[in-house]
Amino acid sequence: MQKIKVVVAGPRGRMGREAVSLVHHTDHFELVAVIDRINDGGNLANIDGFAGIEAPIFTDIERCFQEVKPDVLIDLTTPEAGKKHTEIALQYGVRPVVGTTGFTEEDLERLTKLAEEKGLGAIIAPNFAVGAILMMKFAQMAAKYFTDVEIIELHHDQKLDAPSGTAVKTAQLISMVRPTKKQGHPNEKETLEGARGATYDGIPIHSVRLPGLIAHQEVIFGGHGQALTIRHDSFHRASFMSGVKLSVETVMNLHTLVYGLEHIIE
Ligand SMILES: NC(=O)c1ccc[n+]([C@@H]2O[C@H](COP(=O)([O-])OP(=O)(O)OC[C@H]3O[C@@H](n4cnc5c(N)ncnc54)[C@H](O)[C@@H]3O)[C@@H](O)[C@H]2O)c1
Ligand SMILES: O=C(O)C1=N[C@H](C(=O)O)CCC1
Repeated sequence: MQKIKVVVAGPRGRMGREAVSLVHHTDHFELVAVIDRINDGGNLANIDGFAGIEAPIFTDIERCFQEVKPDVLIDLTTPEAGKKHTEIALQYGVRPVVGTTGFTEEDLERLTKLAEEKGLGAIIAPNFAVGAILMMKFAQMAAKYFTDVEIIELHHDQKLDAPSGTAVKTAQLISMVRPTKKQGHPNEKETLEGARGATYDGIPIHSVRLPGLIAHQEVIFGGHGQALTIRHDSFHRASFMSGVKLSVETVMNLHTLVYGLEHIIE
């Protein structure tokens, strides 16, 4: 079987380190290069924590794609870099698998159009953890029966974007099955701005940022005399890696952009 040639962008980050290890330890994947902000021309094997993992380092993504011609880019960087990398990957015929969050609906529309023009697969997934995908699916099921819902997402305090991509995705899935409604008392007033959170299609989203956390979310539904809470916790970033592996394998056979792992996990 031919190996899938993979480039990882953001290899020294918390997620990037896990992804490099995943690619290195998967027989049918080959780590052909990494994109970093520093160490251009160096080799990953010489960086702390990567002993024995050989891969050239590029700071210029276009030069990387021209020289190593990878099949797939795994992007785990920042919202700004992730959007740029995804677009460049598609321009160069490289299939992006993007875990980076902070993409807007306009970004997704533009990138979907580009993927379709190029006839290339792309996967952008705000959460690669199978438990988080199930949480979102269960929340969508529950929303048919409970129309009042609030989302509390909790992440580590180094996270750049709020609300989390997962919270927005959850709200999108819920709003597909419930009519738009204004929740809470019609005359409610915030005496401290932001007390009721952000809203997506009338669904309040509350973002907690604390050291010690990784990635957690509660979707709370309220009904007459009852409440239903659906909660998922990622206690380690290894929780995301089976989803990354599945995405790299799947993106090779796609010809459009898929947003969310719920579309590829049966
Ligand atoms: N989809 C998921 O399941 C999932 C899970 C966890 C995190 N995330 C997302 O993944 C992203 C990374 O998270 P993290 O916790 O690893 O962050 P991090 O800050 O630990 O790592 C980001 C890395 O990207 C690098 N980087 C920034 N700009 C770059 C550029 N232009 N070129 C190359 N590298 C660049 C930084 O140097 C850093 O090493 C975030 O957007 C986060 O929200 C997604
Ligand atoms: O660590 C992060 O940052 C995470 N972000 C994702 C999001 O924004 O939904 C979820 C997983 C962890």
